Amino acid sequence: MGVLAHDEMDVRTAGEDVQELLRRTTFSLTADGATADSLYLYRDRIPAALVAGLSELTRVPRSASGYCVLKGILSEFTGVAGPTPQSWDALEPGQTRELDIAFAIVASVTGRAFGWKAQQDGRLVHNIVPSRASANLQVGASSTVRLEWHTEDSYHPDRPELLLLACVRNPDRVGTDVASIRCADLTEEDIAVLAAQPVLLYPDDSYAGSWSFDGPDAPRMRTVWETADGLCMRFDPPYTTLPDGQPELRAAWERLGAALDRCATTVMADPGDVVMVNNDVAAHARRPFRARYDGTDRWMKRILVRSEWRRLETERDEPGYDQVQVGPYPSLHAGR
Ligand SMILES: O=C(O)CCC(=O)C(=O)O
Ligand SMILES: [Fe+2]
Repeated sequence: MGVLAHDEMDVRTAGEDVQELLRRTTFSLTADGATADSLYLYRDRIPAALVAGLSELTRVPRSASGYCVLKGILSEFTGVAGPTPQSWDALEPGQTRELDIAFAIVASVTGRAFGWKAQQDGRLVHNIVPSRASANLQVGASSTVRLEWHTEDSYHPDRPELLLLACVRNPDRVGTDVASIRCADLTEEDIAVLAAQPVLLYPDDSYAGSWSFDGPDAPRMRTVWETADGLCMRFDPPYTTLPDGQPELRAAWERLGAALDRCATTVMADPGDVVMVNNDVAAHARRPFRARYDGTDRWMKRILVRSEWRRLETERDEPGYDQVQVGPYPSLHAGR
């Protein structure tokens, strides 16, 4: 990995009024029986002033870096999260109910939040914690291996445009690496090859057992494409098959990985921070770390969000390995 310095850090802090409204709304929704997964049924109970305050704060990161940090936005809720579970589903009932609701409110202002039926039981809020069974895999629950560059759910045409990661605890200060296609130093020739010659992306190991190949005639996927506001990317090397007999594609695709290494930033999230990644612009990765499995491990929460479609029309024909979404739920923000 190359130099990690960056000059375009986009850190946003909510005003005390927004924090207080988020706190009050979350506790009142909890008292009325809401959960993150049923939040969409309670949308009338979310004050317009909270939506307005969060809307400004959560505008899509359009900077070349492709990410921003909402500093401490959930810190009221992370202090009481309890021990880190040893797998995504090993929480006590209601253990992080308030935190999940508050995070779902923030996410639902950015766009249409959703889950995948075949991933973490279709839940809206994912738990990203190290688990023994996944320690060596290329999934969020790994620890002993580097989690390689990927844009989230690259295999699917309806993948999230936004990825929100909330830090519950991070005692060993393990960052999330982020690298933008708009900062990558690729040649015009490499970009042209990656835009023209498609590859085959397939679902990652967190979808194990829920899919089979779409068939030999299924559409292949383009790695980069141009939009009105700049270049976009779809990239997941561990879950990609490159076509035979296209050495120039392989070379450009490998140079993309190296270019992302060179322009990477490590985003260090503290408890209560939310990292918002523009999933069409930036890939993310994570270095290996030591898991203890004793309730003190690093713990992130994750919500996937649909936003503005800025993708190739040809993507709409992809079958997406028959993966089914839960939601997307309506956005709390009328324009998103
Ligand atoms: O743990 C992290 O920082 C990121 C893991 C990841 O790739 C994800 O949750 O999508
Ligand atoms: Fe990821």
